[in-house]
Amino acid sequence: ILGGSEAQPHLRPYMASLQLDGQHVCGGFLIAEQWVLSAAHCTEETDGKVFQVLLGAHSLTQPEPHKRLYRVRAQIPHPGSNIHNNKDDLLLLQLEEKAELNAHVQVLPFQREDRDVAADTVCVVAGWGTISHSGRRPDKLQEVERPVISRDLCNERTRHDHTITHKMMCTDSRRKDSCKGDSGGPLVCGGVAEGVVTAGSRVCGNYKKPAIYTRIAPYAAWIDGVMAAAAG
Ligand SMILES: CC(C)CC(=O)Nc1cccc(-c2cccc(CN)c2)c1
Repeated sequence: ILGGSEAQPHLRPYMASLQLDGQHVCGGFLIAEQWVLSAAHCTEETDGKVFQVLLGAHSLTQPEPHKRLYRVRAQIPHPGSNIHNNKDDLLLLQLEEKAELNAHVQVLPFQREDRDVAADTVCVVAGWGTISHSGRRPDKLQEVERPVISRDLCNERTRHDHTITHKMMCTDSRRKDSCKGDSGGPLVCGGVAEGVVTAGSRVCGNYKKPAIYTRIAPYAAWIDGVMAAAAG
């Protein structure tokens, strides 16, 4: 997160850190007791390894009550996701067991009504992604408020040049922005997850490259289907 600030500890108890060998790779969030939603492109550099999911954390390194690392039983990328574009950039992770819910570990509801969030709506994005252009990584969860911008503005030739589909949304990225390692985290508007951070042009803090999020509502049926099928 560029230009943000340290989050209030455990006020975002749905936040997950997707880790490999104890290293934070991407964000995610708890959508059900045994399920975390994140971004498919986070598996790009994992060489087939399976993530572990850290829940209940504020600091990535310090011992904290209710902080716990969960094994992942299954990682399910959306079938339409691919490395060439940001389409269908969602990843569902089934935890080995149900997460123990408490003050520090809670589910975040996601938007199920497929209607665009109005431009200028101020939403919040949080994560343990880089906090400087030099790539400095934070120990504690960061957050930043960002206004939604219209798809038409985001699709202008000098911005994302008509690549933003109706299943994506954008926020202004002037100075304050999501960045590397924030992928997979939720864009929260009015207490509901409306989008999932995607890397987009892999540029941060440049107003000519607004932040891109995968809208969740268009994928509600896919999410429900995967969870129902795995429940058996
Ligand atoms: C395997 C993955 C971690 C590779 C990856 O995602 N790289 C990467 C590099 C630079 C910026 C970003 C990035 C992420 C989220 C939002 C934004 C821009 N708002 C950029 C992402």
